[in-house]
Amino acid sequence: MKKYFFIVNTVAANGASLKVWDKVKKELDLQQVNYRSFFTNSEKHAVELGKQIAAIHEEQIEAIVAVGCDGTISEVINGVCGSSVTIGYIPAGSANDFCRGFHIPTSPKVALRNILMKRKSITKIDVGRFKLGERSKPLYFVNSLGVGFDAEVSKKVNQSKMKRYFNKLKLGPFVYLGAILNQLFNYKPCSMDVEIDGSIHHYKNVWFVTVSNQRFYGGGMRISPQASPFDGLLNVTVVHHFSPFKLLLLLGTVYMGKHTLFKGVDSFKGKEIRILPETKLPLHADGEFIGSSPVSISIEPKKVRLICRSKR
Ligand SMILES: Nc1ncnc2c1ncn2[C@@H]1O[C@H](COP(=O)(O)OP(=O)(O)OP(=O)(O)O)[C@@H](O)[C@H]1O
Repeated sequence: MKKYFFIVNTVAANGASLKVWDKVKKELDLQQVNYRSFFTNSEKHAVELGKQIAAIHEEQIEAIVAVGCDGTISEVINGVCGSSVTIGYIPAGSANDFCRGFHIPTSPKVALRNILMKRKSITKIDVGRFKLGERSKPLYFVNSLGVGFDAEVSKKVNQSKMKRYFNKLKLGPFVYLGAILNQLFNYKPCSMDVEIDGSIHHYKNVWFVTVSNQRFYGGGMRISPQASPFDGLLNVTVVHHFSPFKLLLLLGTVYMGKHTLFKGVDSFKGKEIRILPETKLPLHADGEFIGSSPVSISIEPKKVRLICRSKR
């Protein structure tokens, strides 16, 4: 008989994921669902757990379900990418860009119900694949990958001791705002080449480049309003030649997806992308700092089976 395998991040959203898990467990026991649970004990442990479960138990898997925030589902997908297992997600956090982009309910109870439903909707989703150097092994992102200012902001937020306290008070977005304001006046835009399907675009004064698999990032910002994780394409947004004050204005409009109307915001679609800045710049994948440029990115269409709705 097939089972659900739950991977629970023990520290996501300051441990709120464990409270979510308690409720999920009660419901699973009540409904006499056949399941096993696994708990993370370190960074990136969810990648290993996903990989091992998919390898050892592939025949018995109904679905592998990540319980945590965007970083947790991203790690589980990195672990199982390439296998044929079905993935589910129960959100425990505040940012919820994965839920927004993949039409997954933000309520853990409703998300669980959808996962357990007999006629659940399994959709094959695209994922982004990236390599930091010729010899490095490929990794994957589900939401977006960013180079420059936004990666520097992610790095600062993840290092910030304030994040934990603000998250407790459900004021997590203010930590982002603080880091953004700080970087606005400290970050130095630079020149870079952005290669999209063989065409090279030369830029000066670039603040950041974001490669999106779906529309949202940074806790609800519609950075790439046209992006879809079901179209076999990646969307590239280049923000260049802005003053810090104009960038602040842009941040006010990005929640509505209206920033693309500004001169200095260029949008492209493509399958193979290389980002080559003149100096080493920080990178984030799905909001987690992952290293430095240059980076090569490609789309892996319909790579992962996810319990979600492909349309609203
Ligand atoms: N036991 C653990 N100890 C330390 N880090 C862990 C552990 N388990 C998972 N992690 C790390 O936690 C991060 C998962 O972050 P995730 O986005 O799910 O939560 P979050 O950062 O608290 O969410 P948010 O801030 O969006 O609400 C990953 O970087 C992962 O490697």
